[in-house]
Amino acid sequence: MTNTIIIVVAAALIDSAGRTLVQQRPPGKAHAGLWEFPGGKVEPGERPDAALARELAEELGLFVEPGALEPIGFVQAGTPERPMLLLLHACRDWQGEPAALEATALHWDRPEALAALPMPPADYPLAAALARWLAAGMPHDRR
Ligand SMILES: Nc1nc2c([nH]c(=O)n2[C@@H]2O[C@H](COP(=O)(O)OP(=O)(O)OP(=O)(O)O)[C@@H](O)[C@H]2O)c(=O)[nH]1
Repeated sequence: MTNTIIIVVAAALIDSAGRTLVQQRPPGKAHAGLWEFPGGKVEPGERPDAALARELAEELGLFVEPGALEPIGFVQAGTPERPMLLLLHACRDWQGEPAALEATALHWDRPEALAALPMPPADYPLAAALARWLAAGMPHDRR
């Protein structure tokens, strides 16, 4: 029997200075102490964009419209026994001030600088995709 793929949604919140928010995973969890994009697993029957809006509310206390989440890229992760697919979205519009409700700490950094942080393995290609995506210009940046 094959294992069901776990879908994980994650967000690159981008501020007006072009920096992205990462959070540090708390002790006692997989990847404890590593820096990750806010997000989490999609629950059965849940839309991925709604799942990410829910996670951003739970983890950071933010209100985000699912329509404000723009797909950037994806990466396969996990193990053969526990395969995962991580879907990274950009978000520039949110309401509220990010608070570390579940993480140990929050950190804003330039996307190109994220790779210098200790992150889960899947996050390095996601950070690279984010940097490329921003360098290419988001559709509403094009004039
Ligand atoms: N939110 C998030 N999760 C990530 C990232 N990179 C990455 O490998 N993951 C993994 O994707 C899964 C996300 O699920 P979760 O946030 O609900 O994790 P959790 O610790 O509550 O659940 P778990 O302990 O069952 O894994 C975790 O296994 C986490 O390690 C990332 O950038 N953001």
